[in-house]
Amino acid sequence: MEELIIATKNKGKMKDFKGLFDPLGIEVSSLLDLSKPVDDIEETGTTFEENAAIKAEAICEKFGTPVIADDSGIEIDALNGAPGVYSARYAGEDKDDKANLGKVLTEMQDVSQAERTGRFVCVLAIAQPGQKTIFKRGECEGTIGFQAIGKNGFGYDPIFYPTGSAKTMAEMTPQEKNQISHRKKALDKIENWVMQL
Ligand SMILES: O=c1[nH]c(=O)c2ncn([C@@H]3O[C@H](COP(=O)(O)OP(=O)(O)OP(=O)(O)O)[C@@H](O)[C@H]3O)c2[nH]1
Ligand SMILES: [Mg+2]
Repeated sequence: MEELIIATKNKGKMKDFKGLFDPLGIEVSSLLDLSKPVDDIEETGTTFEENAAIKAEAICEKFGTPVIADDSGIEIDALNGAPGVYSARYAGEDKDDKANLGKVLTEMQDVSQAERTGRFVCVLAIAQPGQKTIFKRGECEGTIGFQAIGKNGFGYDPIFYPTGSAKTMAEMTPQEKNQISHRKKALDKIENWVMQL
């Protein structure tokens, strides 16, 4: 397999995936790279697995090829696991990364350092014509900062300190993020499958 469709329209995720698949010699296309425009897929699930399946299966059916979808988000313990599956739309349907992160910082302003734990979660769904969808999960534990720091990455990266790191994920280089991220951990679990394509 030289080219694989990732059922996403998120440019930040896609940048991560390009860096992760490059060493495997696999070229990946997002839904924004395809010649035919693809309608937005409604994410009606309440779990990462359900939403990842909805995206992967819809695109697999449309194109008749194997497809990977990523459903991901940040779970914050002091917010009882929110934003979770609603991470992209936490501050509203227009999916504004800055507004989402601002909402979290406001909700967390009185939470002490010790209570600021959380994790990034990534569930990858692999859909193949005529086969059962496969799921793999990767998690990256860390703490939530008091302010946004760093220009790299996307989403909540500027407020997330992976455990053991003095830098936020947005201060890391793309290569550094891709060594430890939730996306990398999930992808490691499907590498054998991907190489067989
Ligand atoms: O700082 C971050 N670094 C990451 O590495 C990361 N991974 C996920 N997220 C957050 O979780 C949402 C996913 O929601 P999501 O899986 O529905 O994707 P999405 O709607 O953005 O795009 P699509 O793939 O569905 O087209 C994203 O928008 C982000 O807010 C991240 N934030
Ligand atoms: Mg989405």
